[in-house]
Amino acid sequence: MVKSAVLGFPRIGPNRELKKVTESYWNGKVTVDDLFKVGKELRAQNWKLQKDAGVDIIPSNDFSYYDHVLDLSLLFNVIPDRYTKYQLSPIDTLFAMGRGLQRKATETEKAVDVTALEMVKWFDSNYHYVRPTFSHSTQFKLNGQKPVDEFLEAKELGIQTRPVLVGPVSFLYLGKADKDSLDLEPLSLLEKLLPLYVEILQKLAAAGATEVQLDEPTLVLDLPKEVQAAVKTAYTFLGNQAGLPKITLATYFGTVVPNLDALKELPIAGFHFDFIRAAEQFDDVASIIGANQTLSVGIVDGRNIWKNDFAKSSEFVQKAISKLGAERVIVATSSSLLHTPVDLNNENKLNAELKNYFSFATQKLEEVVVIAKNVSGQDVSAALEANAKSVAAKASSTFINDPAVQQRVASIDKKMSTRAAPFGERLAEQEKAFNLPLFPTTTIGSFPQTKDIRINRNKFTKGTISAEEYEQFINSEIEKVIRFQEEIDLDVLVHGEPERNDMVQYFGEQLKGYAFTTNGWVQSYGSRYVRPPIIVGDLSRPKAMSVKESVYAQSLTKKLVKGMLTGPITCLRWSFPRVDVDQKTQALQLALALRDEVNDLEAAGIRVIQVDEPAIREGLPLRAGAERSDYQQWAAEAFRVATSGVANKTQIHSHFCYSDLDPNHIKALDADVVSIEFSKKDDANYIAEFKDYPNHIGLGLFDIHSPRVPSKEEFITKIETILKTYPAEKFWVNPDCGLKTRGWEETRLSLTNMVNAAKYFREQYKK
Ligand code: MET
Ligand SMILES: [Zn+2]
Repeated sequence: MVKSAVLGFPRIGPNRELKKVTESYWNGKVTVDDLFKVGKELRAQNWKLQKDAGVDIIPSNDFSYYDHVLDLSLLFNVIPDRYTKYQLSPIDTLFAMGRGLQRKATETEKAVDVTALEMVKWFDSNYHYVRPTFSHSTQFKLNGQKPVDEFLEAKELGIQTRPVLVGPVSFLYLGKADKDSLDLEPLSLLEKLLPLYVEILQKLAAAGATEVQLDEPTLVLDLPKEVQAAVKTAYTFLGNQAGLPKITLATYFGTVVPNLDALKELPIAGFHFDFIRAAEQFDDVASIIGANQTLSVGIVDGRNIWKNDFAKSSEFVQKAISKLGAERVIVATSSSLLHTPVDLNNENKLNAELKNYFSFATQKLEEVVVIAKNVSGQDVSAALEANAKSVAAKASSTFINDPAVQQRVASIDKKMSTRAAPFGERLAEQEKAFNLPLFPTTTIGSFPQTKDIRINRNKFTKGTISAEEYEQFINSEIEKVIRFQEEIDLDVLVHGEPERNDMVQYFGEQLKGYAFTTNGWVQSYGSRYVRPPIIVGDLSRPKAMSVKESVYAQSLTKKLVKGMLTGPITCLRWSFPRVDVDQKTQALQLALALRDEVNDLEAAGIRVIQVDEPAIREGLPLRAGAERSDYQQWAAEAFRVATSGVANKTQIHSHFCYSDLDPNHIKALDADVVSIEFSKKDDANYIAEFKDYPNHIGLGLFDIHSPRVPSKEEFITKIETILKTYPAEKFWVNPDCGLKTRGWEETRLSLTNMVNAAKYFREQYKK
């Protein structure tokens, strides 16, 4: 009998129970016992769900109150002194490391003021983990025994689980040295760390665990030799310890083939590989499976929401069975299901036809079970038949296919993706038309999204105010933002985006080819969840999406108002994409829809148009090579298709944040002006990388994530530093990103200081 396995299940609860209780705990509204009670209920619920679905190998320790990588830092006592010194409880230490803590002194407690550890994207997903942060003073030791406790909790419910932990090499390699120990190489700590893995695995064995899953997703990256060697060292060491649970080493999100040598002849029980993302690795990885080792076949997509094709998947698993025999093959999710929404049955508004094509985490449990049964020769004909019908219906669905869009994509040519003249000529025309001062000031688009805005949006969605009333409200907000910007004397104004709930969803809702969930939440970090829209079919724009607001804003002022759109790559990356066509095609479809919008804005008199691409960096394939260079090529092409339909004198801006950006990558977009998140980087090498960037550029001068107000002098110092490398003629003055999460008061103060700093430099540079 072939077994089924799940690598991890969403921890947030079907109705975001975890978010609600953690935030209440942070606000002091519930006690720590209330918090733990909900956590315990969620874990029990998830295990039972999996057990009832018939899953054979059910994970434990996939639960976390914040982030499972952070849990491991706590477990191994990788806690910088700045957190331990307050002697907080373990859970409060966890939260302080995850999100920082600022607390005034009370009669019983000391004041606390500590910032969060660095948080970064988990590979190419939109999940963020908290970076393990090591220093010379790190004292490895076991701090509690969370994996054991949770294993026992499940056992008490009569459910045998397979505990999952991030493996030692990934834990170190994904971490970093703390500020006080910059010369420390985290990987050099492997020898000290391994005994702790042994200790916790021994405890698990003593508690009754027979197997564990150790996640080593770093194996899908381009790894230096020493990291490959560390994998060999670590698993040879762990595998040779007597009395530990059987170890399955799990990798996901790509191919391990370039690192395969590190996996050969390891004394462990088996491997898990992701065949959704890298089916082509099958022959290579199968060849290193030892005579007694198991192969867990990741064939149910942990990263997307499309229903599995049982016939195709079964065929794939059969290949493994004929090579290794049924008893050594496991049918599994490709990765943890953490990246998918919890339950499709919570969607009441979704179109029934579309619903029939989707599968969320709960549905994916049935999928691994059915495939496992099918390849074991059990009768699952009813499930197979229903599945085959749904697969066939999708292939010919009118929701999916739009021949007109397909033709239009096929007709994209070089001319469509190239501006009429090179940057120099465009700039001359723009300068003549705009007459902007040196050091022009602008913002990135959004202004504070006040409670009032959210209340009115909700009223409109619920139908308690009419479309006219809502439009009037939005217009009054736009007017407020325009007057404000005039008053503080910014040069290029924006309308403030009050009408937008989210920069992708707002456009997605107006495009044909998109579907939306009401409850399809996915954890992004801590208690922040997102609800990615789903690209279901060929994408097109039935009518203008943003023209009305921009035109209204421009009608209120003589200054330039910048139109504001979300770019094709960002729309794609922050959605669940289709899997029946490639991402390039979807990006180009979005690009064409946006091209129409850009052209309409221009025709309506908008002379500066910004197309935001904050997600362009995260789309970069994890490994160097053809796929990565292809991506760079088509991502840039999509942007240019969207923005090249305008006249030379129309100025195209773009904006990037959240990323370590390579200037060479954005050169190919050929935007006239780009703004880049910079306030947290602030290092001379990074500025130097932009030295030869040909077009104009604004390095974000203040952090919009913080309410802190930088003084005029601080802005001046910052600008001076950049001017050492970067010429004044190319210099734009702007914040890091949009101001939607800020309050009005700090926005007014910060922007006023920023504008005054720009004016100071204008005086300095007067001829
Ligand atoms: C994450 S990038 C955000 C850009 C958008 N125009 C804004 O100002 O909010
Ligand atoms: Zn941004």
